[in-house]
Amino acid sequence: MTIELRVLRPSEWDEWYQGLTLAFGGIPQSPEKAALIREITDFDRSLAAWDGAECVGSAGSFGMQVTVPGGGLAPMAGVTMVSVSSTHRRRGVLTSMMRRQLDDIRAWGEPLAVLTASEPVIYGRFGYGAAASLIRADIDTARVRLELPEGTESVRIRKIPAKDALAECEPVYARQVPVRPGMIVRLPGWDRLQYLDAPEDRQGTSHLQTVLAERDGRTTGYALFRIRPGWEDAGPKGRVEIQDIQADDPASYAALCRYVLSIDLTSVVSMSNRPVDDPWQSLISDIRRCNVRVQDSLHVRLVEVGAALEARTYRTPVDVVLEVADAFCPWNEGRWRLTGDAKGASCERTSDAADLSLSVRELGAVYLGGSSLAELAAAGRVRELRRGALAEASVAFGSDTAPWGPHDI
Ligand SMILES: CC(=O)SCCNC(=O)CCNC(=O)[C@H](O)C(C)(C)COP(=O)(O)OP(=O)(O)OC[C@H]1O[C@@H](n2cnc3c(N)ncnc32)[C@H](O)[C@@H]1OP(=O)(O)O
Repeated sequence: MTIELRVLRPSEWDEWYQGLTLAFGGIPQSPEKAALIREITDFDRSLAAWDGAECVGSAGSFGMQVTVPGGGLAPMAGVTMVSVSSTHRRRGVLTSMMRRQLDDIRAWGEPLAVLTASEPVIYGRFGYGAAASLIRADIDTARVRLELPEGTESVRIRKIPAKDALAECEPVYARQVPVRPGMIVRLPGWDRLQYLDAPEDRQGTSHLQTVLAERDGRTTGYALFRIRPGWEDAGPKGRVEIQDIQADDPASYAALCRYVLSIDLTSVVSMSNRPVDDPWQSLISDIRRCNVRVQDSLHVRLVEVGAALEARTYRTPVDVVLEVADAFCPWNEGRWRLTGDAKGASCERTSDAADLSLSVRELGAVYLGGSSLAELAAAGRVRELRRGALAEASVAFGSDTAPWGPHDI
């Protein structure tokens, strides 16, 4: 079998996209969603694998910017649209696409690659580390109370029509981007994707609904959700399925939570993707009634170790020599001296003795401050070679705010 890998041509998009959707189960895609995905596809950064005239693999990426610890933005490749035909699986097609893609990303000068994985087991072998978690929850609204912060009463909640949602909500989202590591600046088109409300995304629920939080006539937050109606003999049992909640301040956030927890004919608020430190958990009277589950969210790959470690800041001063292993991208291998603090950092090659030894995957896992070096050392994945270096670096790499990606890349 000879597989040819090449950059996607516009005339090949239909077949390429059909293969991609089939690999994810083949749910029919609405014309409006397919048209938008086509519009945002970055053809120069999209790869197609061909077995003769048949497209058997896809992998795309987008040139994006991500918030890193310290609040700055770093260039990243947002990796997505990865699939291999079920007739060609486990023959190395994905590996060849990952090889080509990481070489390209390096050539484009992007120090990081970031993705959300269909299965977390897939990408570790290519040097990606699980860098952020998300929580899912089902809040039993009859069994919990909210402890509301001062100022909640001065927030007004207002429903708005779908056509106004993007214009009202995106400025709130943009203000939240610098607040949390992992938040991604939405490219044109990616914003429209959030409000598209395609039929295949509803699956038995209502249309996407939007409410705004307002204070003194200004928009200070929003909630996007769908209602899944449900009935039992004992009465209504609908669910409020949250797509996103963002707010500028605690009172606006609490007012939005109060609203979604009190919609008539519903008894559960279901959250499928929230940060692990999402504040509703501190407002609620009984966390056991919320069935909170944790799952991996963003996976990060340092494409250029030096540039990536210089692109973020460090919570406390740090001066460590890292011995990095990277079998898939050997240009990263060797010793790097990282010096930095809350203002900035430098990371250069060195021949000095190493303080910590780890693979690029562990560096990816701690990059956004979601996992700690100490936690990975306890699992035997980081080795301390100079006494004290682990504690010093572990604290420095941390983040006060948990990293999180608000939606799939
Ligand atoms: C960022 C995103 O887009 S995530 C979406 C990923 N896509 C999907 O999940 C769609 C459905 N799945 C697929 O299309 C394919 O199974 C893929 C893309 C996950 C894997 O493609 P393949 O061409 O089969 O992978 P390839 O043959 O290169 O495998 C490389 C290695 O990864 C392993 N591997 C690949 N996929 C999986 C998996 N799902 N579970 C466990 N191991 C896997 C292989 O066993 C192989 O291991 P080895 O090197 O030790 O032999």
